[in-house]
Amino acid sequence: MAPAHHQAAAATTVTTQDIRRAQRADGPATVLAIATANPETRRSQDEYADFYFRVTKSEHLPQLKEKLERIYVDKFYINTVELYAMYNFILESHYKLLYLFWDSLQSSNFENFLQIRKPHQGKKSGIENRYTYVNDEVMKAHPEFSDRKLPSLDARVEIASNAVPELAAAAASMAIAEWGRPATDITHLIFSTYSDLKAPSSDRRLASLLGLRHTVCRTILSLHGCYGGCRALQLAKELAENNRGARVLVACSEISLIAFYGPEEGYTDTDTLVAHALFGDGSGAVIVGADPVDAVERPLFEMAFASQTTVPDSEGAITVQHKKGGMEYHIARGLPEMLAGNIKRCLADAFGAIGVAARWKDLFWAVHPGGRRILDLIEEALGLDNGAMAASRQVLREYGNMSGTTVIFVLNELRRRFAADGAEGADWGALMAFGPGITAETILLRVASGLKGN
Ligand SMILES: CC(C)(COP(=O)(O)OP(=O)(O)OC[C@H]1O[C@@H](n2cnc3c(N)ncnc32)[C@H](O)[C@@H]1OP(=O)(O)O)[C@@H](O)C(=O)NCCC(=O)NCCSC(=O)/C=C/c1ccc(O)cc1
Repeated sequence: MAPAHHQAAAATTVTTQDIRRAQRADGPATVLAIATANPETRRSQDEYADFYFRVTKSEHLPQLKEKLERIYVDKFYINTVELYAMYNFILESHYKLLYLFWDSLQSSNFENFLQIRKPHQGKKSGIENRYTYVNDEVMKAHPEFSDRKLPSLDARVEIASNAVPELAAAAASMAIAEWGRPATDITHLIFSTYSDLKAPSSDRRLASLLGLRHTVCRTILSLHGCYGGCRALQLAKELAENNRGARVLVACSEISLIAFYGPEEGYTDTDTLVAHALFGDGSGAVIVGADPVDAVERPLFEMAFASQTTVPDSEGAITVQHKKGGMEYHIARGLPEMLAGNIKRCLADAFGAIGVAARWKDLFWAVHPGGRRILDLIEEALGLDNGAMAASRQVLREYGNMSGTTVIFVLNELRRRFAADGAEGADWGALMAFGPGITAETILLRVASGLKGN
């Protein structure tokens, strides 16, 4: 062992500034892989109200069922389109109509004939399908989930403690496979969920399921709701840029089981119906690291800057609370207007901080599709073309609002679109998500070389 005075001399030759400089990455944090997963049960919005009122034994509340359908069905649209189609159909070929009618009766195909009368549900919410952990089997095993006056939190938490990390593992293992390096090269794990309430939490379980190294630094984020995915990505950026060689796995996993229950009789504030009209289940995983290794890692998006804005006077606009019968939501009616009214300020906070003046029309957009009206109003407030939020709308249509996980689906959809057209179009973009607070998060992204090469 070296004498004490030699140790002291060695220590003075290296300053903490030197250590700090050596710790820092050279380049910006970069998205290196993205993957998503969903539970098996896929439910079309057309059948959701029937399913929901049946499994929660609420069929004696037809006025609430009608209200749920009103939230996501544009009846005026349905009627005019159908009437117009019928009118044309009859005009063009009333003989054909008669023949079809006769043929339908003969071949017991009458139901097909009636299809033209079926409502095109989902138009108003922008949602056509959702994936849900909750199905007939789950509700049969736990009839208490129907009625939030009954104590059911214990059972919900127990189920979620397995289902949430398992769903995350499905996405994360695909992200690791795409990344092309061993799972043991992951140095940090950030897990965001509102669905799991147990400790040790989903991050610990996910690390075991994936075989991550025992020194992986784990962080769990909870109750960030719809901005959880963006918060996790922002933290991943900090970790990747401040720890040379770090490779951060971001995992988000949500199953809305924690907040699945029937509507309350005489219940007037409709929060339950709005939540059940919009929310779906899914998981997403992203690997973030700086200074990609040539020929091994494929950089997809560079993360240039990240910011958070708290919207003034908005504390009560989105709230959640865990009760004995499950998690309760409140989503204020004016939320889309509130977000649209503050969107320019959030973007100015982000772009102003790096001294860049951006024209909104020149950017690509990865906005959390909290609901169709949110996307409509933001597009309008920023003067964007109708197609600017196409990736967000596509995810909303296919999966619904999966809370914090949804922006990862949107990022993946954007990546697909860029890969398909050789990354033509905007080079810079904004990823944005909103949640309780109201908290609005923004990450400025730039298309990276791995997408341009396609
Ligand atoms: C698809 C909607 C719901 C309806 O479309 P619309 O074009 O506005 O249609 P209408 O104006 O005809 O409204 C249809 C019905 O819905 C009702 N409605 C319309 N928003 C409402 C309303 N927030 N309340 C309660 N009734 C309403 C509205 O009053 C009306 O009822 P009625 O008059 O009886 O026909 C549309 O308003 C919309 O997209 N709204 C935005 C949805 C929204 O706020 N999304 C949630 C974002 S926040 C989030 O995602 C995070 C949640 C979270 C997750 C997990 C956490 O841990 C924490 C947080």
